[in-house]
Amino acid sequence: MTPVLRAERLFRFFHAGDEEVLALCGVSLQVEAGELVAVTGPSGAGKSTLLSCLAGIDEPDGGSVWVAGRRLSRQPEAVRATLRARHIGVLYQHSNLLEHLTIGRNIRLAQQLRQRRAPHDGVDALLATVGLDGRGSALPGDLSGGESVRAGLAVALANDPAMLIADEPTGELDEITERLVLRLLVARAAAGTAVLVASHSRAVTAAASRVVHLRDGRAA
Ligand SMILES: Nc1ncnc2c1ncn2[C@@H]1O[C@H](COP(=O)(O)OP(=O)(O)OP(=O)(O)O)[C@@H](O)[C@H]1O
Repeated sequence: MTPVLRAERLFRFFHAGDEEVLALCGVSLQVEAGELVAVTGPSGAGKSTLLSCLAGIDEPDGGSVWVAGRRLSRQPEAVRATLRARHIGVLYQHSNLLEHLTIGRNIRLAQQLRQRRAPHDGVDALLATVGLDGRGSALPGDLSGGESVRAGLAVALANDPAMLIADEPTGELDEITERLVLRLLVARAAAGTAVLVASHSRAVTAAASRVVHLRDGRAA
């Protein structure tokens, strides 16, 4: 089966003063439809850097990323943004919501950016899925931390992505909300989406079909 996401020998360097930090050192990874892959590793191991490169938000300095059979890396920003809008849902711990738009408008925007005629879940249905019925007219600033992550998940799912990438989505959640978010990620994978989650949570690694451990920018 062709993987939904394929990354080959990714390298990423940063400069901190005179020092060079090697955040990713030859990481290869693939995620197939229906898999839930957890990325773990100590703080500073390179998890967020890896996910940013896989989502086309950041450009690796070496290696390549392919999503849904298309090359995502070494592409102009506009091409990466289009591929992301069409194929990838991204959920960050600190929100993927535009602060000046209501939750409903955030969801609709993600749907419009996809520019496809495939039927979408309606805004109300997406809000119900994440347990935020009737909150479409709220602004992101009016939501609690847990509600904000769930609204972010509704936005990440709004384009019906083949690939869902979530960076520490349950990091600051209470146990009940963590379980809800995890259940949604598992259900999404069971429905055929390729799901990649960076997380320190044991509940997430226990629910994953595969765990990739990162240490010092290398995958074990
Ligand atoms: N923009 C940047 N400039 C300089 N160094 C960076 C930058 N982004 C990341 N790094 C460094 O790259 C390494 C990997 O960072 P990254 O945030 O990917 O780790 P992480 O595994 O996600 O950590 P955490 O679990 O704490 O979020 C760290 O040494 C970090 O300091």
